[in-house]
Amino acid sequence: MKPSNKNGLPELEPLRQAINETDQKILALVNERLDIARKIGAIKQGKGLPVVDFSRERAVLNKLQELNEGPMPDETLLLLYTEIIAASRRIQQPLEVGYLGPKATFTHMAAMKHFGRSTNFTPLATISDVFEEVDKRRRPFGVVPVENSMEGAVNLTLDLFQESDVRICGEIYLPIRHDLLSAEDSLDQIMVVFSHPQAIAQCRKWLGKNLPGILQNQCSSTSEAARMAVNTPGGAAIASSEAAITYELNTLADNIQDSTTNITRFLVIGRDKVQPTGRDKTSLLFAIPHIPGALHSVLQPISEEGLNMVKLESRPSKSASWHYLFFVDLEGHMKDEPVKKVVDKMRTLCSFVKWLGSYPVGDRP
Ligand SMILES: C=C(O[C@@H]1C=C(C(=O)O)C=C[C@H]1O)C(=O)O
Repeated sequence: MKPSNKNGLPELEPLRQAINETDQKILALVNERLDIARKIGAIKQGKGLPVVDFSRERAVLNKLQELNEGPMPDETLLLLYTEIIAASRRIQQPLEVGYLGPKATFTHMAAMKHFGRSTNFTPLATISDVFEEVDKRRRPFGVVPVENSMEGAVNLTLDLFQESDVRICGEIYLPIRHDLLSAEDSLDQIMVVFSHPQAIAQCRKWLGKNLPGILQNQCSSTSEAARMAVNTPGGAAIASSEAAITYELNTLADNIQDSTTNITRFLVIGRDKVQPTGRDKTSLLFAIPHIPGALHSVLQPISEEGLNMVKLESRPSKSASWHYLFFVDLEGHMKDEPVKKVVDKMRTLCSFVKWLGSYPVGDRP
């Protein structure tokens, strides 16, 4: 008699056997990779070099994407390899990353997307706390939100760069998708909806259609809303899919935001410089003298060098009323000749120029 598996489909047997053998090879290879990473770690430690090298990580991911002929989608490749790289760092030294908490916020999700889950994440109460932890060398990296495609800049993050000496070493784009979570099983049991005011505003149409007239209760974060939903009979929260897992809530509806183009950009802050990857961005902060045409003359070298300016934002200066600071993002790395030239020129024209960092361009959803 032919061997049969639990489904009684004998033709699956050889294929399942082939999968078992493939898995054993994958397992052996991943462990081999970790052993190599451990050796690299020992050399880096001997030379006093940091464990994390974002430029090298990017090169590894780019090479694999280039080699990938499918059927594995690039998105899956990135997810798998982000975890393999996280494990390759962890075997050298556990990595400590602080983020704007609480747990299961979108900043937490962005941090996990970038660093992989095999990283030690600590939720911190405020954006200032994240900057301070990195500034005071209590943690090598932090993750903070910097702008949202619908709401604009996160001013506090921009302002903190005026005072802090942290360096930007990465950017993360995350689509903001809201779910309706509850300890109840169905929508008709819901009597109150909790969430952050911005999340409630972003789901206004869905709420009007599906939960008209229901009490809305504002919370300090979407995670706090999830916590309220756990403890309130008839309560539901608008929160992330991660919050459903963390707070063990049912997802009564997913993707309930009115716009499908709501994306938040986050920054990874640290203290080390990131080497060029070939697709980088440089962030600068500058102040200009109060004379006619000053901003124009500062920006002119950017176009003269053929550089792409991908962002320009102004903020009031903390030290003088009615004076402004400008944040500019350019395509390219500080080590690229055109960027260096532009910055040198800016230094002659501005009252102050601060290099906030050069880092790999993040993958846009
Ligand atoms: C293994 C290394 O350490 C870390 C892990 C990497 C990886 O898993 O490929 C790459 C760079 C470092 O962040 C290395 O420096 O090569």
